[in-house]
Amino acid sequence: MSNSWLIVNGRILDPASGRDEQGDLLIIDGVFAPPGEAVPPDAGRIDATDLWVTPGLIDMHTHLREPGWEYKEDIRSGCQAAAAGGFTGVACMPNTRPVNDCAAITRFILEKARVAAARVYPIGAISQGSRGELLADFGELREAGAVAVSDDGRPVESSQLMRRALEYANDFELPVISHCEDLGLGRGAMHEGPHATRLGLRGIPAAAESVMVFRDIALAECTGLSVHIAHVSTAQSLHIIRAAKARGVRVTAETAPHYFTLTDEAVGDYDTNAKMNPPLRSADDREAVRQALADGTLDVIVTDHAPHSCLEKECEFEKAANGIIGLESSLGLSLCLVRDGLLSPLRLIELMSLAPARILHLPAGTLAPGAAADLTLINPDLPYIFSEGDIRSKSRNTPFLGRRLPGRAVLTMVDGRVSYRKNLSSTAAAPAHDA
Ligand SMILES: NC(=O)N[C@@H](CC(=O)O)C(=O)O
Repeated sequence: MSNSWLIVNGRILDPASGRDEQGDLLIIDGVFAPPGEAVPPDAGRIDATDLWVTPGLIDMHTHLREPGWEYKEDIRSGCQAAAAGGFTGVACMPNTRPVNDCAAITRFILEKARVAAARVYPIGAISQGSRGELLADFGELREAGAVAVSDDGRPVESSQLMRRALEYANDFELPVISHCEDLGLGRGAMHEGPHATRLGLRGIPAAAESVMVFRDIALAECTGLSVHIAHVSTAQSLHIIRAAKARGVRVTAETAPHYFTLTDEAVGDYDTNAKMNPPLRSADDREAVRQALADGTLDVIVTDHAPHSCLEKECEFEKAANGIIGLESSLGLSLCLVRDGLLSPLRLIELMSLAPARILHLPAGTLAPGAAADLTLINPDLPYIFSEGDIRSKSRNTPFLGRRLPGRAVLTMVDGRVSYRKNLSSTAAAPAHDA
């Protein structure tokens, strides 16, 4: 099949060049063509009237679960979920079984991903087995194709080990992604506050996150090196990050749609689909996350796609696994921020494509001539009810089923090959509660 395309009459959004204009985009042999290039006779034609034409979305925080937890997700199903959500690339966290702390596992993931519907960028572990004792071999991980290191799912408790990780990773130009959690303070099931009290659940204070955010920023500052803070959920963390950025510390940070959409109230009557780590926070925290996306304190929207089977979720709240799926709902929930006037379309695409590509040093996130044609066509105004039929993941653990979302990806392309196309006749358009 040809992988040359002429996409006509779309709203072209390319944050790398600041371009936001109506126009056409030509792809020749899987690569974006320069302006004025002749259209090849075998090029397919796509009418993008009323659609956004954007660089392919990139999720820098996905759990693909393979190797080891294939009953929750595998590389194939996770990448299908990614394509359906408009993502052309996903960076997968190393908390698999075994942990991705060596070249063999990184290579295994990349080998499996060769036939998947999205590009896969493996993230290696900071410490061997993510046990927080000895550093993993970053040189070997980098050589095998890892794009960053993280012990996500667990904090690096030792400040000394974290300092060494920043220094060692810098030698290999590997970004360090930090899961910020003080385990002593973090022994609870949900956010500490009135809702936890009402439910009789032990709470996790906002400080469980922010004290470690402060530590990692202090380490970045004392070494002059960079650190990326994963899944930020609290106003206090954002104050710390904002102040650090203002004095020139090399810190970047991400959040996920559940933190700007929901609060701890969503736990309701012990709903385990509202249980994740970090937990859903207060209304003030949610507002702070929204403002931080608008003012640049937060750099990236990630999904933190964390699939779990019903076995791990249909149990007592305290015993239930942390995490929710997110690849298929992330764009729709993020489009709410544009609908609400908080973000421009260009800023949204920066948060979901260009910024993660830059932080991970990926040759992606742009529509520039010569770049591989990874692209997403988005209908920002196609309200629908998020339902099971929209899910490609093996798991169903999401609190967003039944929610009305304002728009979605209608076509995803990797290297000029269509990885997902929405059959619009099956789109449910029904009233329900707004996101
Ligand atoms: N984010 C989550 O709630 N869960 C993550 C791990 C983690 O970061 O705790 C998972 O892998 O399930």
